[in-house]
Amino acid sequence: MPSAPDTEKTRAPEPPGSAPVVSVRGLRHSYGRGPDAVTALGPLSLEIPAGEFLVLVGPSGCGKSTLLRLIAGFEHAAEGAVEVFGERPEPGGRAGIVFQQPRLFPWRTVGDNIGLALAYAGVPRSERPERVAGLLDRVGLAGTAGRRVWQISGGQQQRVAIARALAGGKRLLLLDEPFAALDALTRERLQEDLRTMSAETGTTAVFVTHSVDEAVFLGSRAIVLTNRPGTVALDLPIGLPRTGAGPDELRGLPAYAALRAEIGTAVREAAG
Ligand SMILES: Nc1ncnc2c1ncn2[C@@H]1O[C@H](COP(=O)(O)OP(=O)(O)OP(=O)(O)O)[C@@H](O)[C@H]1O
Repeated sequence: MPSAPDTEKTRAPEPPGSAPVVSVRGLRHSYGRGPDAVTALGPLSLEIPAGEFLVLVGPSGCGKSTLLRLIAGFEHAAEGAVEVFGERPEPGGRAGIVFQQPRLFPWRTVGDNIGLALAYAGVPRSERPERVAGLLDRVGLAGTAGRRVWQISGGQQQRVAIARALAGGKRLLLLDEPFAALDALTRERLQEDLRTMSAETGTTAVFVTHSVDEAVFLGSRAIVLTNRPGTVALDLPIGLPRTGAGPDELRGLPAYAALRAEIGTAVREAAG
């Protein structure tokens, strides 16, 4: 995702040692009540410092999306606490969210879709075109603001969804299997661009995936959750270079293969 004169891009990363962006303490979450209650998650505690790209991996139904929804403020846990930037999270708050489907307004233009998020974030109308252009440039879609959503590909739509999630200077991105519905080549390109963009801007991210390779490629840290109710089975720093190495070079590193093996084993064990 190429560079742009975008105020949201050029901001400095949070200084190391500052308060965690996300703090989860003693969390438990259930759906339903009484004999039909399903305990989805917990007990679970973790902290996500500024600039971390945390990838959540684990067997189907272990509670990955539930954890993301709790961090987004879509759900509130009965037990324990979640804080985002030191506050109880609320929908539409300080996190930008990207789902598996882009969920754009198809009849509107690309620029309007992002402009709506900027309006919601309180950006004055006069500033929006420039901000839209900057955000689109950041996700590799410069010059597409006037196109209708139905005129662009699924991969491009997901890029717009990422730009929209970043609109308004959001410093935390929550992504729930955002590339799962894309073809392999598009998925690889978006992975590479998201990796570069997050490293350049210091954006903190929580990314849910089923793919061990995606976890190693994208993450600065991976957490594997156990089978439901999800608890932390493995919490592993990835430690691969975040900048300066191309995708082939990264995937060729012995450490890359070792991380894939370690996380893959943990996921298989967690699945039971
Ligand atoms: N709204 C709901 N009502 C009742 N049970 C739910 C609800 N949402 C999720 N669950 C249950 O909670 C558990 C965790 O679900 P969640 O979607 O968080 O898992 P996941 O790890 O994201 O799964 P997947 O990888 O398959 O997307 C599952 O057993 C699921 O069936």
